[in-house]
Amino acid sequence: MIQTQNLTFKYKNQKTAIGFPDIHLKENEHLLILGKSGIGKTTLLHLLAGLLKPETGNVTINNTNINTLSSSKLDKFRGENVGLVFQQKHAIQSLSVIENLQARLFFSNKKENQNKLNDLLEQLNLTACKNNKINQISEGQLQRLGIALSVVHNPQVILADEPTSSLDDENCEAVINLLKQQAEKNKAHLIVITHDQRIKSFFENTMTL
Ligand SMILES: Nc1ncnc2c1ncn2[C@@H]1O[C@H](COP(=O)(O)OP(=O)(O)OP(=O)(O)O)[C@@H](O)[C@H]1O
Repeated sequence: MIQTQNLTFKYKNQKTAIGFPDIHLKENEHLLILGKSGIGKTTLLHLLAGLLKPETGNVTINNTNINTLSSSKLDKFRGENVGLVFQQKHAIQSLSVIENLQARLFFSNKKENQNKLNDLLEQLNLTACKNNKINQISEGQLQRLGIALSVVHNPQVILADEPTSSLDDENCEAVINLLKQQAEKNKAHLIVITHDQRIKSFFENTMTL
């Protein structure tokens, strides 16, 4: 379950706070958040991940009000329960594909299971390049690694920031299907923010900011 109440946020140089509609997702529900540039989509995603602290309101993930946690407990909670797919790809260049996934598990305090790792690599079509360093993989492989990194630790919530904005129609559909498949496999909520209208039809729940 993920729920927000009366969320607002104000950057230091802003006069008025940005307000956000309440979110209430029950088990196995996903959400697409749409909105024009500058409206506050990334800000909302960062509030949901606990990367920003709201001016008012709170975010509850599976009965934990994340805004009551100390910063070290919040870091731990995020590491264990949240998977983030960023626009910029965040992989450690000096490590191989598989080593990046192993490092993600290590930092999430989750045990490594070789069979599960191999399954994930297989599902995301990364087996052939699993021992390649990051500068030896293609853009598409790097994007799929971004998805693998966001789900390898079985998070309860997967948050994706504009995962399809630079993709053609075919890859756009493939990426959304991969995210949904991974969310369903992990029984996780998937929340995608975007201004890409093409992905509207893939979601039952949509919210426009
Ligand atoms: N670090 C910051 N400091 C001050 N203002 C910011 C900061 N980040 C964003 N803003 C402002 O807050 C508002 C919301 O920004 P946000 O990045 O959440 O929008 P967005 O909907 O994700 O935009 P886009 O679709 O262009 O990425 C914008 O007016 C932006 O200029």
